Amino acid sequence: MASKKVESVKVAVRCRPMSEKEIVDGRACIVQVDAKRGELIVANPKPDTSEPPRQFTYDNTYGQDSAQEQIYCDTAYPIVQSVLEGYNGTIFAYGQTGTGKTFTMEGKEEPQENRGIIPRAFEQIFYGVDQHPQTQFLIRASFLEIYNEDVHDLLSKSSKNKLDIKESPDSGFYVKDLTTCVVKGIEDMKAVMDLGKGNRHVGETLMNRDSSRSHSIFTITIESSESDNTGINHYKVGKLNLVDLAGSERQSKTGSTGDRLKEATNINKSLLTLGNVISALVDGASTHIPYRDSKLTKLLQDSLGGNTKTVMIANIGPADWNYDETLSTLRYANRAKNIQNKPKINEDPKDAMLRELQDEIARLRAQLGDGTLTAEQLSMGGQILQAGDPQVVEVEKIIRVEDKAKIKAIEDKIVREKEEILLQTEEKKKEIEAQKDIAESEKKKLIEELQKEAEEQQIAQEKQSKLLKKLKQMEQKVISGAQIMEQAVRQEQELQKARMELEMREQQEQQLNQDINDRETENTEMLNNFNSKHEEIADKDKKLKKLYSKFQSAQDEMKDIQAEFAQERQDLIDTINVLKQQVCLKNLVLTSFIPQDQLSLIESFAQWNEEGEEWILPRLDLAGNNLRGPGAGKIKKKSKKNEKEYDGAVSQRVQTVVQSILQEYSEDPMVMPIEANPTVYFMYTDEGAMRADSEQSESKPKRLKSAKRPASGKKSSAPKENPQPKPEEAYPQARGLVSAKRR
Ligand SMILES: Nc1ncnc2c1ncn2[C@@H]1O[C@H](COP(=O)(O)OP(=O)(O)OP(=O)(O)O)[C@@H](O)[C@H]1O
Repeated sequence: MASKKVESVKVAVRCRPMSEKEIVDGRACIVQVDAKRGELIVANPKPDTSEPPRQFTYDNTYGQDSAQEQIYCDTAYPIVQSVLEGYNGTIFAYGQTGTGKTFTMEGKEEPQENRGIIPRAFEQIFYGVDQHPQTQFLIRASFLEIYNEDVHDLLSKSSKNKLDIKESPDSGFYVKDLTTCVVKGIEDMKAVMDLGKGNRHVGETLMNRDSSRSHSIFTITIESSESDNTGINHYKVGKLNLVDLAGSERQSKTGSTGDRLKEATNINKSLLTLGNVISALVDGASTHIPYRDSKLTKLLQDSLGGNTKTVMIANIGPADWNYDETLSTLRYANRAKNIQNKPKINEDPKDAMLRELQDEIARLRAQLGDGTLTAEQLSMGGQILQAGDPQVVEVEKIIRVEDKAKIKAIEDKIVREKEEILLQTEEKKKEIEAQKDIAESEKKKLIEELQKEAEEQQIAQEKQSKLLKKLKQMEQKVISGAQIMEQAVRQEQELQKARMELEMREQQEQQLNQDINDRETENTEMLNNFNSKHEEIADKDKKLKKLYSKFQSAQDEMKDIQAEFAQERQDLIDTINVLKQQVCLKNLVLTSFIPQDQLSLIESFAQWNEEGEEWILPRLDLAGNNLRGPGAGKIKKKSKKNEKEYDGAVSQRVQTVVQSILQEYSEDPMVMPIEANPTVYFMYTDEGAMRADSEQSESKPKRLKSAKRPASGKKSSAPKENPQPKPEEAYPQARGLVSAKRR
């Protein structure tokens, strides 16, 4: 039975050690961790403050000398185990840049004990697979990055491309066209991880990105099937999200423009939305949870308030200079503790890929049988099996194939049969040729028929070989425990150690619980033993003091939250101001270079795309200079002769394309009426706006007197007055821009 118990998001806080620089700079350590009690105390480093230290309690807390193994056993181990059982699980690291999120999630390869959650999860998964030799598994991995509110596929060669997030009624939000790799062992998983990290690095260098400003999500999907007593297969699908979030510190927008501003605003947007989602979830009164406000929260919807087992690891630094950010992270983590999820096992999902694969394998096996197909099957075999090929991206690798000997026998048989067909054909040919009582024309006809028959048989043989190849590929994707024995043996010892550690901790926990119970009993006894008013008063006084200190810390908390809101408000005002400046600049460019009537036309055609959160112009590829082909804007650099030739070619191409498009789309109301100005040509050169109309098209375009150099974004460089448009020009609103009528 699938569990539907409500369970809270588990929150662990980890404080990294002082960095070398912090030690050299003589920074004070302001964080104290009591791992046994899951407590953490932060002192205010401001010299003139009377504020008492802040105390927080979480499911787990880890100090500066905490071990990666310990953190894995406490936080990730139970989640990964659940994913193997068919639950969804999410582990995410949150915190300021440089506090150890990546160290916690990935760790270091050497020394071994510094390996983080991700490599340890790989080991646990394949160890888990090995423990179930009767179960078949299909394990897939995907890796994506959210940067600047754009989703990039880190396993794709074109990781620069942005992917769309779509919504399906069954599985919620998902990334369309995301690469998914089938993995069969730890080495495959590592290869996938390294490929993604490499692509992330390339993106960083090529596109001037900073990985601490992007969120990465590594997802492992584990499908398993087990047959019951009656031979019916039952499927389960567990999904593990391993999330390394962008640095949570406030992004400064001061002085940012263009891409950098967009980046700063979007990073805040994702994390702000994550915070808003958390707040809305824990605030009983909220009916709307703003998942749709950012890509990150769309993809993590199930992990926050959904059917997933979730662990948040908040990372902080110990030094005094991080005080504000540390408090902010701790408050964030405190709120997350109250999120309630309802994890459930995903049983027999409709879209289980493993089922499709197994069906396909069974079908291929039935087709191949013991290697012989009927003549009818042979003649149509290929076509039968083309349909329903599951969409799995394959990882190239060499792996063990089940039924190796059987498949080899079939392969040999196919080769043998091929040779026999050739031999028989030759023999029959000779027989026909030797027959003296048949006319030459008849002999020729018979030989032709014989050859045709032989060719058909060969085609059928080839189809059979293809079937065999396909069967091999299908079987390679499905793994069962026994196949990865070697790797498992290597890791068994280590996992054994981890399990022992876990058992030890469980014992410790039991001991602690026992202690608590004992103390509670003691307390009750003590209470019962109150025999004087004096003691009662003293006790009440103690309780009052306790309550008062709670009241004070609640007040402090309130002050902090108010200060945080004020800061966020100021941030938003800053963003609005910078965006306003950007809008003014864009308006200046638009009114200076796009004629008003064209601008209105474009605006009337523009449509807001909810999914992509951007304006789009339908069929933009059919409009304006796009029709003129590549290089249209580079005319200035060509010689007069080349220009003429180029113009002729372009004009001819434009006419052909325009005509064909007009014909094709004449009935379509969404197509921009490009025929209105098919020869309009806009130019802007290094020297400023250029006139290049029909009268001047033979000569080098000249800069308009009134045209200014382009505005660089600084207020001082914007043109101060409108140049006078020429009366004959169709674009009276455009400044510094004229149409060029070219034929
Ligand atoms: N618990 C730890 N023990 C030892 N070293 C640590 C620990 N945590 C972090 N470090 C070290 O601190 C540095 C910063 O850590 P890391 O890169 O993991 O931070 P981050 O939060 O992921 O930063 P970013 O947001 O920039 O990705 C690294 O050199 C890392 O090795």
